[in-house]
Amino acid sequence: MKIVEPKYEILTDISEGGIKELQQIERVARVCYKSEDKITPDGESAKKLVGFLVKQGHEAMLEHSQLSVLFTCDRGVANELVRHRIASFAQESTRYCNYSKEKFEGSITVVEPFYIDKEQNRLFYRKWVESCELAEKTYFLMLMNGYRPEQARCVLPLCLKTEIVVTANYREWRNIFKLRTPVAAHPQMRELMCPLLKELQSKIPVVFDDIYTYWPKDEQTGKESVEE
Ligand SMILES: NC(=O)C1=CN([C@@H]2O[C@H](COP(=O)(O)OP(=O)(O)OC[C@H]3O[C@@H](n4cnc5c(N)ncnc54)[C@H](OP(=O)(O)O)[C@@H]3O)[C@@H](O)[C@H]2O)C=CC1
Ligand SMILES: Nc1nc(=O)c2c([nH]1)NC[C@@H]1CN(c3ccc(C(=O)N[C@@H](CCC(=O)O)C(=O)O)cc3)CN21
Ligand SMILES: O=c1ccn([C@H]2C[C@H](O)[C@@H](COP(=O)(O)O)O2)c(=O)[nH]1
Repeated sequence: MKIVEPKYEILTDISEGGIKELQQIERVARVCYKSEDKITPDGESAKKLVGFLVKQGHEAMLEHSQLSVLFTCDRGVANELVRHRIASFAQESTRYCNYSKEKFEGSITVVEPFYIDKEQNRLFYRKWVESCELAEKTYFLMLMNGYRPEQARCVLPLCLKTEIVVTANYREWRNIFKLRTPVAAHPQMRELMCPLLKELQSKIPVVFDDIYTYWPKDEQTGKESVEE
């Protein structure tokens, strides 16, 4: 059995300073007011206009964009991600993947819950590992006895690793971040979404700047923090 940490990868190329992405939105938005003459090639006019649109709540213009992110997370987190209806998804399948095959090195992969501290909570960490190992053993036993992967999967845990690509426009990503970064969201959802938000804020100006979170000041995790 393999134990991994969750992670994300931004699949969409983002231009230097995020300027091309903003200019695309600017080009579209300026059609409304026929203000194309105000476009400056350095991207400054785009930053200003997109900043204005976000501030005023005219988010329809942000829909003229696309961003794909590949998440490696557990099945519980993935089940929450797929509730976002304006996004598109592609997900690793427990029906079509047979984890006993060589491609998977004959083992299942689970995502480590960061809140069970390996050192300070050894007992529960060991119990978590043992229960995953039992699930894996039963899964392989079922496969060996003629059950198909789509049937044997019934014993696999929610912490089973999955990969899921989420593609959405910036407006929907803003909605996702607003729902998935606050303290009320699931800690393992925040573990991915807070650093992703932070990275996007550093790569694409203006679009996500007004969304902030206090992570991990709520003591859910000891990792990096994001502030207002
Ligand atoms: N239980 C919990 O604690 C939490 C649950 N969730 C779940 O995650 C899911 C995703 O969140 P959600 O904000 O809905 O995001 P979505 O990404 O699915 O939708 C974004 C927005 O698009 C609009 N929209 C989407 N589909 C429709 C439709 N069929 N008809 C009309 N308008 C639509 C709504 O806008 P508008 O609001 O302007 O109408 C909605 O807020 C929800 O189902 C929610 O229950 C999310 C966070 C926490
Ligand atoms: N309810 C609502 N009201 C709006 O005004 C509005 C929406 N929704 N949805 C999105 C559109 C797009 N909008 C805008 C607003 C300004 C410019 C714009 O080009 N502004 C120029 C100045 C224009 C001029 O030459 O006077 C700028 O450089 O800021 C473009 C699109 C406003 N929009
Ligand atoms: O924070 C949440 C809580 C629930 N959901 C959605 C995801 C599922 O469709 C159901 C139940 O999910 P649980 O994670 O088992 O609570 O409700 C969500 O999207 N976000």
